[in-house]
Formats: sequence, structure tokens, C-alpha cells
Amino acid sequence: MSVTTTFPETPPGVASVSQHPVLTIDDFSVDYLVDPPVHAVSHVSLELRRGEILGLAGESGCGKSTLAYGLTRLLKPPAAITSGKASFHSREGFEVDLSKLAGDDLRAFRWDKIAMVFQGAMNSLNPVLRIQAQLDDVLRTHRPEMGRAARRARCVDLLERVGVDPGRLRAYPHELSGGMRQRVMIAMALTLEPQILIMDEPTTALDVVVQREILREITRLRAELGFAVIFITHDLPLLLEISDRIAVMRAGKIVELADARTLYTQPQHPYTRRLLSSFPSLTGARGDFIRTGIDASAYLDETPQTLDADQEGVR
Ligand SMILES: Nc1ncnc2c1ncn2[C@@H]1O[C@H](COP(=O)(O)OP(=O)(O)OP(=O)(O)O)[C@@H](O)[C@H]1O
Repeated sequence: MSVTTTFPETPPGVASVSQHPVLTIDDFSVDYLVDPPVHAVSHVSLELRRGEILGLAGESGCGKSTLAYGLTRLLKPPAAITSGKASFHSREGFEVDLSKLAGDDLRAFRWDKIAMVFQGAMNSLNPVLRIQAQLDDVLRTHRPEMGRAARRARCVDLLERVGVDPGRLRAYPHELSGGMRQRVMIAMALTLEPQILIMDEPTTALDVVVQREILREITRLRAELGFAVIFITHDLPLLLEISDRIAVMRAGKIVELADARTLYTQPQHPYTRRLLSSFPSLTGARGDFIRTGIDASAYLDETPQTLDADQEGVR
């Protein structure tokens, strides 16, 4: 692995990438009570630090989504939390055991303190409501004290923050591209300024260019607003680029947790080494693009190609 690697430095203004946890996950297990039962998440303990981007990596089926849904109590039977707990530590100094929340408290908590963006999120916008109405709805429900003008200003601000022209507030979801809809979902997740954002494959369905733009936006927003992120994907090169720390999950367990640079340069667990070596992009020329945004292979051969008539015809 001799390719020069660029890792994120803590951006200025992220005063809150600290050693203090915002979420503590302790001995957390989830089973699917089918026959035979599936132990999808097995005794996971993790700390999410205030303001950090924690990448959760691992191959398909290792339990990443189950952990995310389990933490936010979005799992339905046959899933069952069989051990452990998750505790939220607020900026104001109080602690909330997520397993004790129910009903309206749980719903409010989800928007207010922990918000989520899932892979298919862009398709979950209501097709018959304008973007403005959907953002406004979150504010009306959770910030009843806000007047109409303040809500409108907040909607404009939110769209600007995620790089969407506020003129689009009047648009219906089908009038927006997939990338824009996903940005709107991120805006919606940020509406109440949560302290934690859980993102499960938030850009997987998008093409690479749009994906990179959105990732840049997420890291910028984190620097501006100081929330912590659990970023879930099977795309380890992507995590190496954006994460402060990375947890590697295998068969329901966290097998390694380290800062991104250490995980890349000194992987300890054989599975982490295998996972790293399964991405040719990390060792080949294209690795530069993934980790630095500069596509070295684009400069490898700049000699103009001479096409014969047949080839041009094919073009
Ligand atoms: N409703 C269900 N019933 C039974 N088993 C399930 C159910 N949902 C998920 N599983 C199993 O739980 C395990 C963890 O699945 P999970 O979707 O959390 O993995 P993942 O790492 O998020 O995968 P992916 O990256 O493909 O989304 C897998 O073995 C999966 O087959």
C-alpha cells in the first residue's frame, strides 16, 4: 500500500470532535426470532463521540442496518433487542436511555436528537406535497411556537445549507433529480438541529459525481453544525475518506475500531486486512480518485487516440 493517502483533518470550527461521547452503546444485541434465529447484532459496545464521523463498515448482511434501526428503535418483529442498551448524552448534560422512550417521546427524540437518512430516503418524500410543505410539517409538529415567517425562513435556510436552490421549495418531489431529493432528505433530517445523524448508505443509489458532492456537503455541514454521524456503508474506501474513526463489523460483531488512518495503515484484524484488500481501488491508480478526488488515471495517457473509420462509426 504505497499510494499516498489523504485523510480528513479535523476541520476548523469542529470544536466538538471531542473525547466526550454523545451516544454510548453497551452490549447491544438484536436477534431475528425466526427458525433458526438469526443473531444479527451480537454484544456490540461502541461510543460515538460528539461531533465525529464514525464509519461503520462491513459486508452485506453483517448487521449494520439492524444495529442502526435497533438503536433508533425502528425494528419490528421478528426483530428483538435481546441485550444491552444505548444511552444518549445531551449537550445540556442529561442522559437518556433510549430503551425507556416510547410513543410521542420516542418520535420527538428521533427528530430532535437523532435523525436518520436511509438509502431509499429520497423515495420516501410524499409525492403529492411540495417540498416546502414537507419541511414545514416537521417544524409545525415539533416547533409549534414558531410563526409562519420564521418557519418559511428556516425552510429557505435548510435548502441553502444542503446546496439546493430555495426556489425549489415550491417543487414536487418528481420535479427534482435523485441527488436533489436526497439533499432534501438531509435537510429534513437537519430541520431540528439533531446532535446525531445516522446515515445508512445515503448515497449508494446515486451516481459517483453526485455522491461525492453530497459527501462533501455532509462533511461541511458537520463542521458547521457540529453533529456526530454514524455513517454506514459497505464502501470502505469512501469511509476511509470521510470518517474520523471506523468500526469494522463482521457477523454481528465489531471486530476492529480505530481512527481511519490507523485502520488503513495498520489494520489489526485479519478480516479488516481482507476487507481492505478486497478493494482494488485502494491499491491501484483509481485509489487516488477515491481518496483525494483527483483521478490519477485520467492523466495516465493523454496521447490523442487515432480512431479508424469503423471505431468512429461505433462512437
Ligand atoms: N426480517 C428479517 N428476518 C430475518 N432475518 C433478517 C431480517 N432482516 C435482516 N435479517 C438478517 O440479519 C442479518 C443482518 O442484516 P442487515 O440488513 O442488518 O445487514 P447489513 O450489514 O445492513 O446488510 P446490507 O449492507 O446488505 O444492508 C442478515 O443475516 C440478514 O439476513
